[in-house]
Amino acid sequence: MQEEEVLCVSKYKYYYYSCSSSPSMMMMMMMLLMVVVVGWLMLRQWWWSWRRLRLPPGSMGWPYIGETLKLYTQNPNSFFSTRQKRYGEVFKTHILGCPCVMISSPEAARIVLVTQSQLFKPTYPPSKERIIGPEALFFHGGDYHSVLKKLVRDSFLPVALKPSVPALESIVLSLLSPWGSSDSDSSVVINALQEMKKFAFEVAIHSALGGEKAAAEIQGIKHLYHQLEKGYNSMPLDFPGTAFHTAMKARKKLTETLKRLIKKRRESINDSTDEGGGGGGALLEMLLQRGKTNYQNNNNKKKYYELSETQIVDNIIGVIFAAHDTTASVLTWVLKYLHDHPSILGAVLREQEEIRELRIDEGNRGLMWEDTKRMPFTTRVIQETLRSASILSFTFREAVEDVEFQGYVIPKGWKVLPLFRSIHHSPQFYPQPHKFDPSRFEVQPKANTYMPFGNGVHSCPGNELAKLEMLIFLHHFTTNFRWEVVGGEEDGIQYGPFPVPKGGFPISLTRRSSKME
Ligand code: HEM
Repeated sequence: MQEEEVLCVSKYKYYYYSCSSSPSMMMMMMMLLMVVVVGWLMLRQWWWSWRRLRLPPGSMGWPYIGETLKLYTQNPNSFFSTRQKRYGEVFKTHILGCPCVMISSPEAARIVLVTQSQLFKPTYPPSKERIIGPEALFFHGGDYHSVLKKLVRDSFLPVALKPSVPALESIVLSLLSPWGSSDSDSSVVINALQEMKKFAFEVAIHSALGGEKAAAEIQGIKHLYHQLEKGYNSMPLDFPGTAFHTAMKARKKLTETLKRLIKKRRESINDSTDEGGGGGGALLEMLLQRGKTNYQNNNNKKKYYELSETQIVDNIIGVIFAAHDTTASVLTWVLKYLHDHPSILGAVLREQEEIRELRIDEGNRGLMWEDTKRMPFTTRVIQETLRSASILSFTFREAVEDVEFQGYVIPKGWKVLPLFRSIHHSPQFYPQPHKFDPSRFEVQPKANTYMPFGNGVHSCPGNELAKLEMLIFLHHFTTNFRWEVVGGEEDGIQYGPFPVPKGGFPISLTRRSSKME
């Protein structure tokens, strides 16, 4: 063995010396490499043409930048629709340094996300994985993903969310209280997006960690999380002074704090004095108590999982991350659409006033789960907002092998982007797609044409929580406030990181002094 090692070392030395001493040898090796690569590409091309396959039509734009600038500077609707008109429902492009295939038909999206999902894995830039935590469920497939997905989904099912209505309502009320008392007619200016971010973040923290049980640690966790978040969209340069470096340092401290919290909770569970729940929906409780699971995998083999502390931490951070900017952006759009459509706002207000009167008649009680089921019109406003704003225009997958796809080939390693926005804005499925019309949801949308929460194995496990928190917020907000845009009626979109109304929708609020005013 030792002899072999010596031999290897001397062999490398030989190559090293001979290469460095002979540039022509270097050239020859590089040419050989090029011949092999070109040969392999030609062979692959020949194999595809023999099978009558070709790459989808489309333009790859400029070298390296591709069409990235066009995508992020144009209205996303026109970027997708011009290409779709020119090339059809499956077309190639090049964005963020990667060759991509974009797909805009419901059937093709279903193939990628549902029926052939094993051929298309989720894919994220490595820096984002480092910030959120590589064990978070977004980045995985297979058994590990299924176990985690079930735990996360179970903690956000209606039955788990029901007891959390009072806690969510009290988060709403404490957000609204600085915006004016009922006997004051002065107005206050807020930036809707920023306030909705605060609200959705409080809900996310509560749902992930439970309310009172994490009280001692929560301020520290919030502070560290905000530092971490600032690095998410920064350049991934990890040296002192950069936003990314500060975020990674905050992440390390956040991990330590969460691990301490996990230890404490484990001890209280072992003492059996704690039955879990935390006021409903606390994900951490679920991961600790049911993170040790025996389960049957697809091959009907029994497997046993016990989640490690790191796996729990990464998933807590991951869920907080997934839960708040998404919901905050959608809520900001709801406020914008209601402002722009007074008759729709009137109908929402009538529905919410009826519930408020009921609450007052029943001893001025708080909102209950059952009340949120008496809000069909407001629910349709949220559904239409999710369609119209389509804050996740698309998602990313990566072909794990060369995939034959509707007569084309998608080469291994290429990104595949199902275009939710194009499907939601197709006149074929949604007549007059640019019109904000909640009544279209009086009937169920056609299968696979409505995917604001994705589809298939990686679809959103938090959709019920998102809808519940929006309904609770809208009940108190619409019955208490009127709002006007500050600085004129400017339309436009900005990205933060999701598309939101320009400037984050600054509004001036005045208390409603009487009902239906
Ligand atoms: C209106 C707000 C929301 C929208 C529009 C939304 C949308 C989505 C979409 C489209 C996906 C699928 C992404 C893909 O297929 O690549 C997704 C995944 C996910 N969402 Fe949401 N989401 C929202 C709120 C939430 C909330 C409140 C939570 C947490 C409670 C949450 C947790 C997650 C998680 C953990 C995943 C990853 C699931 C997996 O990979 O299996 N989301 N979301």
